[in-house]
Amino acid sequence: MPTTMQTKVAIRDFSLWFQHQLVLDSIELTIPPNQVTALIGPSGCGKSSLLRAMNRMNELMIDCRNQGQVLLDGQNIYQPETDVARLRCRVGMVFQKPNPFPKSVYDNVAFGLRLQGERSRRHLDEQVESALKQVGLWSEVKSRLHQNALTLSTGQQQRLVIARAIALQPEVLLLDEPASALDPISTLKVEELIYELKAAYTVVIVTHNMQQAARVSDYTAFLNQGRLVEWAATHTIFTQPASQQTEDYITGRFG
Ligand SMILES: Nc1ncnc2c1ncn2[C@@H]1O[C@H](COP(=O)(O)OP(=O)(O)OP(=O)(O)O)[C@@H](O)[C@H]1O
Repeated sequence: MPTTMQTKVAIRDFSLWFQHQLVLDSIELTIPPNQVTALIGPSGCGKSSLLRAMNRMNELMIDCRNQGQVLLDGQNIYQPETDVARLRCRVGMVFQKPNPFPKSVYDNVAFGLRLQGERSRRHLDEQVESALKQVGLWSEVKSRLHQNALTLSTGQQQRLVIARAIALQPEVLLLDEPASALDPISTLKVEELIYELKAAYTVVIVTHNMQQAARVSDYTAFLNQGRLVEWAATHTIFTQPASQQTEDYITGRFG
């Protein structure tokens, strides 16, 4: 990696345990700003745990302990004075299965803004429209903003929850297998969206799909059994991996 590389999130000697199980082992990873970084590796290798380490979501699980640092713009998010609610606004997250609230399309996108105290209807309208436009959903839903979000298709629901996350203007967007529950057309739309989002956000995506990692990401990190085996520009990982383990994984020999 170039030593001059810019850093949005720096993971430094970070380890994580669930009960007595070491799930992440001394991870060192740099996430550059306004790029898409993909986390790949076999099931159970720790991808989601590493993603959740970036906005302290693991600590919602019982009996979880960590060591080391995750620096966001140089500040360790694990220091005791961190405002965790504010951190999770700065570092938003979207999960595998679309999880809109059983509220209207509009209220889903406005939800976090209202929680933050936004009361002006005009501002809310502008921000809801802007977030829905950014995810390419505005033309599809503008006439049904007050319908229940659960009436949207699964693909539309996933773009809606991405809109809900970006309405809060996060700096980093964590996507945990965001397209795995979607049909091929919706997957393509979400992939195109991810590619566009990096202009405004730093994106980290967990995916099982090698083609997807190759299509959407600029950098790829390969994990195996809680260790970071290697990370590099996506093109390098897929054409000249440094490690035999990476090569075996991306060519389908295991995982
Ligand atoms: N809440 C939890 N409590 C206890 N162990 C957990 C918890 N969540 C994950 N683990 C364990 O941590 C390890 C890493 O899990 P993680 O979900 O991060 O892997 P992953 O690479 O994302 O897997 P997958 O690709 O199957 O989603 C696994 O052994 C898993 O069983």
